[in-house]
Amino acid sequence: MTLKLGVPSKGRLMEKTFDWFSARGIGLSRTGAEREYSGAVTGIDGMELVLLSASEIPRELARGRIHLGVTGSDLVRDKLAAWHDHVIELEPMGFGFADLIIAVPKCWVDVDTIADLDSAAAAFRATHGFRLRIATKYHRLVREYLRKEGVADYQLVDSQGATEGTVKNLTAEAIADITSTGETLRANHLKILGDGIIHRSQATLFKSRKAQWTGDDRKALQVLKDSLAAAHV
Ligand SMILES: Nc1ncnc2c1ncn2[C@@H]1O[C@H](COP(=O)(O)OP(=O)(O)OP(=O)(O)O)[C@@H](O)[C@H]1O
Ligand SMILES: O=P(O)(O)OC[C@H]1O[C@H](OP(=O)(O)OP(=O)(O)O)[C@H](O)[C@@H]1O
Repeated sequence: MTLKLGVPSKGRLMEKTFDWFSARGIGLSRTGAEREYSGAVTGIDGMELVLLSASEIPRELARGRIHLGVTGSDLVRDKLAAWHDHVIELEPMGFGFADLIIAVPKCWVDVDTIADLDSAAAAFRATHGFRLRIATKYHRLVREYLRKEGVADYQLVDSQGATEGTVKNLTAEAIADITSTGETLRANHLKILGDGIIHRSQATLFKSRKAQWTGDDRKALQVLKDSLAAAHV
C-alpha cells in the first residue's frame, strides 16, 4: 500500500497544486498521453498521485479511498455533511481563492442585505404565488447559511454552470455562486448582498480520517509534513 494523494486533474487548481508541492521539494506530474489521468511523484517515497475532479476529492477522502487530497475548502463543506468527522484541514495553500456569495439583480434597489432578501422573499411569494428561486450548485452551504440567517421563503434551483445567467433567463431571481474577480457578476447585472458572503474558499490540503493508515503511510506523511515545515515560501 502507498499513501494516496488526490489532486485536481486539470486547469488552474492542478497547475498551482503542482507548483505548490514543487516549491516544497516534492515533484508531482502528469504522465502518459495528454488525456491520460496518471501521475508520478518524486522527492518522497511511498506516495502515489491520484488525479481526480476537484469536486470528487471530498467524497474520495470521506470514503477513505485517498489519504490526502487537495481541493477547495468550499467543496469539502458543500459535499460532506459534518465534514469535520471525515477530514482534517492540514494546510491552506494560498491559491484558488473564491468567495461563495449571494447576489441579486442590481436593479433591486431595496435589497442590499440578507434581511432585505428575507422581506423581498415574503413579498415575492405573496405576489407570485411561488417561492423566490435561488440558483446554485452549493446546496448544502446555501441552505445552512439561510437557515442560520432565518430566511425560509425561498427555493433552490439547481444550476451546475453559467449560474449568473439564470436570472436573465428567468429561471431564478437570485443566485449563490463563487466569485473571484467579480467580472461575471458585473457582466450579468448582479450585486452581492452586503452580508451575503457564505464562505471564503481557497485550495486546501486535507487529510482523511477514514482512510486506513499503515505504518509506511504514516512515515510518508511525516516526511511530507517535515518538507512542508522546512519550506520557507
Ligand atoms: N474563478 C474560479 N472559477 C471556478 N472555480 C474557482 C475559481 N477560483 C477558485 N475556484 C475553485 O476551484 C474549485 C472548482 O474547481 P473545478 O472547476 O476544477 O472543479 P470541478 O467542479 O471538479 O470541475 P469539473 O466538474 O469541470 O471537473 C472550487 O473549489 C472553487 O472554489
Ligand atoms: O468572479 P469571476 O472571476 O468572474 O469568476 C466567477 C465565475 O467563475 C466560475 O465559473 P467557471 O468559469 O468555472 O464556469 P461555470 O459557470 O461552468 O462554473 C464561477 O462559477 C463564476 O461563474
